[in-house]
Amino acid sequence: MGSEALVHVLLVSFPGQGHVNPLLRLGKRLASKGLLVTFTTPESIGKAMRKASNIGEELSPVGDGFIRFEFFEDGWDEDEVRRQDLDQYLPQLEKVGKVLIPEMIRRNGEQGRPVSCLINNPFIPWVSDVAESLGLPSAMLWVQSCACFTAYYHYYHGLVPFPSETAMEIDIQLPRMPLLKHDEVPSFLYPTTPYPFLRRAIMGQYKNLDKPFCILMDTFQELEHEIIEYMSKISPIKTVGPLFKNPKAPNATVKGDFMKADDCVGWLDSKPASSVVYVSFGSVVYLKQDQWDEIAYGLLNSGVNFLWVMKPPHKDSGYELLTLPEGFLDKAGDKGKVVQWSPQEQVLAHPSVACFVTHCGWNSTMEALTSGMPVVAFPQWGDQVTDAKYLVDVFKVGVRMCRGEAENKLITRDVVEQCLLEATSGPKAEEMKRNAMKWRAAAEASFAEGGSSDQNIQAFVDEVKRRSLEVLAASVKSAAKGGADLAGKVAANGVAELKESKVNGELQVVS
Ligand SMILES: O=c1cc(-c2ccc(O)cc2)oc2cc(O[C@@H]3O[C@H](CO)[C@@H](O)[C@H](O)[C@H]3O)cc(O)c12
Ligand SMILES: O=c1ccn([C@@H]2O[C@H](COP(=O)(O)OP(=O)(O)O)[C@@H](O)[C@H]2O)c(=O)[nH]1
Repeated sequence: MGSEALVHVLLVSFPGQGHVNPLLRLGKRLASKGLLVTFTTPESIGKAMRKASNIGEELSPVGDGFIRFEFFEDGWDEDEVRRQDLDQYLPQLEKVGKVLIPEMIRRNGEQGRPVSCLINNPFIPWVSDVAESLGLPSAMLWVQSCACFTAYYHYYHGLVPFPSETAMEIDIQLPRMPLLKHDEVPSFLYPTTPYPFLRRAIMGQYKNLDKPFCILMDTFQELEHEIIEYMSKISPIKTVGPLFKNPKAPNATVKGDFMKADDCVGWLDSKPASSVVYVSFGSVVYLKQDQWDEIAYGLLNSGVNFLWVMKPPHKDSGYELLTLPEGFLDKAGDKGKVVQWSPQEQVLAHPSVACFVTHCGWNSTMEALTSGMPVVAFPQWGDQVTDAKYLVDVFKVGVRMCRGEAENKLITRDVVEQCLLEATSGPKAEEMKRNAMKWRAAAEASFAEGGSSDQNIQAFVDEVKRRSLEVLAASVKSAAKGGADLAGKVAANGVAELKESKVNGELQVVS
């Protein structure tokens, strides 16, 4: 079957690594079930993705379908520093995207690929407005836990008291969730957050929450059973995680890394089983120099093997380049390896790795659970502090090393060493590993054919296909009426496409 006859969905991503990864993984899942998927994000990131990853101009086959990329200009010069300031960048993306995404949709229609559905991730909620204005269905991929989704929901609607200027240190009880201490709710909700623009971005998504017909989530039934059941009654959520495995197309090479991963698998191969601690704080968290030094000495003093990701800061971020203590690499010798960016999925799946010191971003959390990997939780802000609570107290796969950036506490080398030892040897380490392996099995069952997430993806694909017929039927009607609006133009091209498909006998549509 050619790609022309497939139902086409357009994925629009916020240009952050922790957002591109899950949306692209979703794209591969949808493609593997027979859809044509176009992935788009601003060209500033497109450029980095093309350079670092296996992305070309052409269509890539994935399972029964295809994935392709188109990027859009955000209207700013290549070296514009304001991209690092989301307070300015998010409105700019909205202004430009509201013009360029409809143009992209129209162009695709003209080229015989009418778009049937738009899918976005958080921070760019205006994508659902674009869909609505063109008469297209839309969905949103939530890229954090269902617990965090619930916390933001209750905050947005004022359903329970949250920490406030006058009562900062209150505990928060949300339905079907463990009691959260004040510093365990997503930290963007603290009145004192240094990132109020991220709170505004997320609240913007909640303001638009009635527009997507479906909210997809990178989590799975068995992991967050009760809260998923509760929120399903309120919002049209469908769990489709863990997205990072694709059973139908395990060898699909399309990846969305912004930086080329350094080679470290050969080094891991040379180490004994369960002997290496993997340390990474994701793509945006940047620690202070004194904290970095304490971690360095903690690693050395504990005597463990370690693989440590030390990514360079963005040149316009305002962060000073971190350095390692003098003589650190010599002292570590062959016990340690420091890289700028790792192939994290492969690292977490490697038998030499014993545990993962993580900032608890949701992608890292899902990847660890799905790989059966115990963690040492080092959350900083946002959903990370809530994820850390779940990893340690609910999923029981982690040791807590800190409570978050808001505590403003230096974690000393002794504490680092003690946590590393606790997570790598002794009864606690064994128990965490057993629990992690249970989550791995549950995750695998959920994405295997017929599992909860697989069923939800299939139901979503079926629904998109069903709605695509409605979109075409509606557009045939409005084209017949001579409607010259944008949706009409898209539709008119859809009709041409439709006839072709009919000839092929691959799509049957009533007009
Ligand atoms: O590209 C990003 C840029 C920024 C940012 C930009 C400028 C600032 O002064 C502060 C933050 O925040 C981000 C936060 C993000 O949240 C990350 O998003 C994941 C999925 O929501 C979570 O699970 C992680 O915990 C969380 O770090 C992701 C980004 O790409 C970005
Ligand atoms: O050295 C690294 C560090 C991170 N990642 C990937 O980058 C994403 C980070 O997302 P997460 O939600 O964990 O954190 P964020 O970067 O958004 O804070 C995850 O998919 C990781 O697998 C990676 O491939 N190599």
